[in-house]
Amino acid sequence: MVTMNETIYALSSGGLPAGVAVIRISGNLAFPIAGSLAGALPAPRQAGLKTIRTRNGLVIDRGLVLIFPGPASFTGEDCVEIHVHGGKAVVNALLQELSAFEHCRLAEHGEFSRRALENGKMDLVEVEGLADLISAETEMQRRLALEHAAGGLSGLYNAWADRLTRARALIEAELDFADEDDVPGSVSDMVWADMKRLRLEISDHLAGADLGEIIRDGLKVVIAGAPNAGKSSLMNALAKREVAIVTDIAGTTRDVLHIDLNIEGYAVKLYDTAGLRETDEIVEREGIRRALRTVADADLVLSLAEIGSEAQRNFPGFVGKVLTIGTKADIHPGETNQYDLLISSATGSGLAELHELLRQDLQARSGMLSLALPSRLRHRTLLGESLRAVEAALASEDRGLDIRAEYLRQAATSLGRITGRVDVEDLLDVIFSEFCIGK
Ligand SMILES: Nc1nc2c(c(=O)[nH]1)N(C=O)[C@@H](CNc1ccc(C(=O)N[C@@H](CCC(=O)O)C(=O)O)cc1)CN2
Ligand SMILES: Nc1nc2c(ncn2[C@@H]2O[C@H](COP(=O)(O)OP(=O)(O)OP(=O)(O)O)[C@@H](O)[C@H]2O)c(=O)[nH]1
Repeated sequence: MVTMNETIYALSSGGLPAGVAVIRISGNLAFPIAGSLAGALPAPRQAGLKTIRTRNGLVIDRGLVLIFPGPASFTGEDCVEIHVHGGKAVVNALLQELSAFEHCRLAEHGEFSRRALENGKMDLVEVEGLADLISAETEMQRRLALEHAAGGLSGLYNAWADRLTRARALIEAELDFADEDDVPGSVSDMVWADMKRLRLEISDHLAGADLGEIIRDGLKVVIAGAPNAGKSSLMNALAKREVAIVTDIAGTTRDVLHIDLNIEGYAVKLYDTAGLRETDEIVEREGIRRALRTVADADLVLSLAEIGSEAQRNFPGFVGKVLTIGTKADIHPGETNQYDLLISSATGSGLAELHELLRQDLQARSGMLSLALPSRLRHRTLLGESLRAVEAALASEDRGLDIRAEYLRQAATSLGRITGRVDVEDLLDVIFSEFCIGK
């Protein structure tokens, strides 16, 4: 029996007006609905120029129609694309007309991708990659997302899960033969040698998670230092606009502000924070508390001090790199090697060097050539679980083979949760809510 699902539609292209707008339809009724709107449909996957009409015969527009018979389509269902002129009234008229068909409704966020997932066209990591690809703003975000969307990570995790399954099968076989005399002990040796290699591969891969998260979410660079050190002025100079309020009153900045920079294709999130000092003023104290929390979460701290005063080198809860920067070089001429760098936000001196230091820092972090890197906390957590289970299996030599095999099963299950091979129903709503309508 063919089950009747709802046919969904949405404007898949961006804001209107635009040159062309793409309306996508997916589901059992996609072809009959398209036929009713456009008359005879073109051959599969070939664009046909058609007059699009309402059921009352009113012409909506002339546009290109494409049909993609399932399962060889993006969603795995019958899909139709109608490319019309991207005017608001044109698109509204077409969406209005679509809404009048029975069993046909507007798609929810990410619903096309959700159907692709449910029909086995994509797995969870690929779907996440697709969401990241759509929101990518820098070149490295794009490359990382494409690697994930195209199955780079999934292939790795599936191959690992298959190795774990094979290892378990060999152990099961050994258990079955255990009461016979000539047990091939070498099988077991082979299994554990491979599991040792796997442990190394997973832990090497996990070591790339820091970089993956930095590429996806941006390098968090926090400007910190005493009041009036020139933090907000540096932020504005790098943003090339007046993001933060600058005054000569110490303690001006209270909230944490941030801007996005693109340094050689890497996303950098630059934070301006309240000046650090002892104070009884309640609002300023809260600002300082937020500043310290932001610093603790940083990837890199720019510790600013007006030339002549000491730049703070240690921050509570922060273990990463601190760059010390002497500020207001225009009014403090002369050399000093007390700081890593001298700048003047007023004249712009030293800003190119700062940019270069950030670039070098990013380059030093991105030693790896492959972009098959975990990029979400979800990946990191599940990989950690999998690694610990492999470790437990390797470490329980004195225990029964059945227990060791159970650890390997757990390791494969954790990997399966990453790709969605294993139950992930609870996760789907969270993941798809990130999507735009029409994807
Ligand atoms: N007009 C248009 N452009 C688009 C998309 C789209 O849906 N429509 N895409 C949407 O994301 C992306 C392209 N991705 C696509 C992925 C799979 C299939 C597809 O039909 N897959 C079938 C057949 C594969 C084949 O013949 O090679 C399949 O996987 O079975 C189409 C587009 C980007 N550009
Ligand atoms: N001459 C000179 N003055 C600067 C420079 N950078 C900042 N100043 C001045 O120093 C004062 C404080 O600058 P801000 O950028 O507000 O300093 P801040 O560190 O953000 O200060 P708080 O918000 O109080 O923590 C202002 O009067 C700025 O005009 C610079 O490069 N040269």
